[in-house]
Amino acid sequence: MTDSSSDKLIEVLRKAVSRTSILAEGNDPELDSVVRQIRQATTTGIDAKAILDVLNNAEPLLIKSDQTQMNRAKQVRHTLEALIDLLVEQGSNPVPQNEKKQLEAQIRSHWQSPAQWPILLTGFLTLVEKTLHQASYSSEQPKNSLFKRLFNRRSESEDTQSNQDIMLRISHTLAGLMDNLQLPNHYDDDIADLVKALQSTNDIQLLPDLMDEVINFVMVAIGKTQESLANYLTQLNKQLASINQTVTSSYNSQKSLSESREGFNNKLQMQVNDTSQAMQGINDLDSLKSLINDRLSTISSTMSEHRLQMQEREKQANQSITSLKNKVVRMEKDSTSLRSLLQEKMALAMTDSLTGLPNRTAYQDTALPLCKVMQKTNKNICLAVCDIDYFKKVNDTWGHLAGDKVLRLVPKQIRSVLAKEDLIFRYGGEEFVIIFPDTTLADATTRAEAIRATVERTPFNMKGEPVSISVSIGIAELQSQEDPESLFSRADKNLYMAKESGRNKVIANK
Ligand SMILES: Nc1nc2c(ncn2[C@@H]2O[C@H](COP(=O)(O)OP(=O)(O)OP(=O)(O)O)[C@@H](O)[C@H]2O)c(=O)[nH]1
Repeated sequence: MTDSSSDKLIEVLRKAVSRTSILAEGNDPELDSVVRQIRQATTTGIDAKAILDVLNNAEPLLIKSDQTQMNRAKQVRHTLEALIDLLVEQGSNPVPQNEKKQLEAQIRSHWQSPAQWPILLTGFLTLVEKTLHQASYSSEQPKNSLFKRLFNRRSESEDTQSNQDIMLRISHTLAGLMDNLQLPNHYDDDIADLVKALQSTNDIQLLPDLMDEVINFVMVAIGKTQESLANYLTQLNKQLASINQTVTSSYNSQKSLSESREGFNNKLQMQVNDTSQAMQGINDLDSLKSLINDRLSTISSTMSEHRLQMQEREKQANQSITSLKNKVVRMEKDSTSLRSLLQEKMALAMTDSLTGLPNRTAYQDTALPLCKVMQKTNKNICLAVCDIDYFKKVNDTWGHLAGDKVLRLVPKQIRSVLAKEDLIFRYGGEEFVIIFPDTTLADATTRAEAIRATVERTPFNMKGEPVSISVSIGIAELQSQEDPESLFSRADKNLYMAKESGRNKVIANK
């Protein structure tokens, strides 16, 4: 391997590894340490074939792991939402509204984060507990485990038929979640047992233990995602170790080449010395002629033997340089596709999958810099929070799919009246945030009023029937020195007032 090819290869590999490590870092401390080891390994040397193989293997693994995680996250979110709906439907105990809204907001914010799933499930259990024991709930109760509290404060009279019904439906919903967790095969029997237990019980006393089991399995499922990434990185690390070996052996073969050149020089020198010594004992011309012929042919055969050896080595070196060049080209391509995969992943993380709109993360990334620029350049900027009215009723009456359809159509209506500089985000659930850059409060209010009127006029078709949908909107204008959180909170308060004053309203103030 020549120095320049080696340098180039090391450079490309460094890039590829550092890009790959962006995907892996921050997932878990163990992975971070593997990534650090990989970086150390790349400082000493590389074998292109090995790294190419491992990068090729990595790509489908990363894509698959991403898709699996997204599907699982959606399933967890739908399960949690269905569980809350079931709790509301049981009717005999009112669900505490504040806690319910808080949990729904947590679900909307964290459903894509596996580490939060157990917390969300536990949050649901807390809601069940508060719903079923609202009357007897007291902060003086000993702070036993959540499940114990749920257990112990249950009185006979509470063991109502409706509790049993709701338990039955909760069990079925949880069983659906378990079916979709995609755990390793050796968990099959345990999962089957748990699903069976869930489906065959209508005893609310068993909910805490069963829920505990479900949370454990959710944790295992999260671990599995990390595990596949960790496997990939461990493999990459092994390959890099073997790469070091290859470079060392390439160095050794170079060393043997220079040793053989030195051997050739010595041999030649010895033959010349021999010849000159032999010549000293000769005094007739014919003997001298024959000695010289003899020695010349020995020297010439040594030289051609050496030339052949050198040609063979040169051929091998050329072949290995060509193959190395090809590998470098392929690795460059590979690292480009890895980079675009990373860009796709980042775009995906910023996009709401249902509506295709930028999501809450994108909003958070955009709001602060945009507000700062507007404040610096003394321009107005307004923010509107827009919420679909009685959206739960749409879901309840027409089903979640119809609800999803409304969620896709409403932003299209909103877009149709916005200026092209205006930005719209799906903030969560049925809530959208609109930013009006370089716009006065009066103009933003006019546009918001146009949004309200357009949505109100649009007949949404549900299973052949036209259904009216409306939105409520709260607007606020950014003050000098104000931060985006405070702007949002003022707009949100106006939204609350719009809802309180009957919905299908726009409320704006300074
Ligand atoms: N179909 C569907 N429903 C969703 C989605 N995200 C949130 N929801 C539902 O949206 C509903 C929001 O209900 P609420 O917060 O009670 O609000 P609302 O019924 O619109 O009532 P107001 O806002 O007070 O007018 C809940 O039932 C959620 O389950 C989604 O992505 N798809």
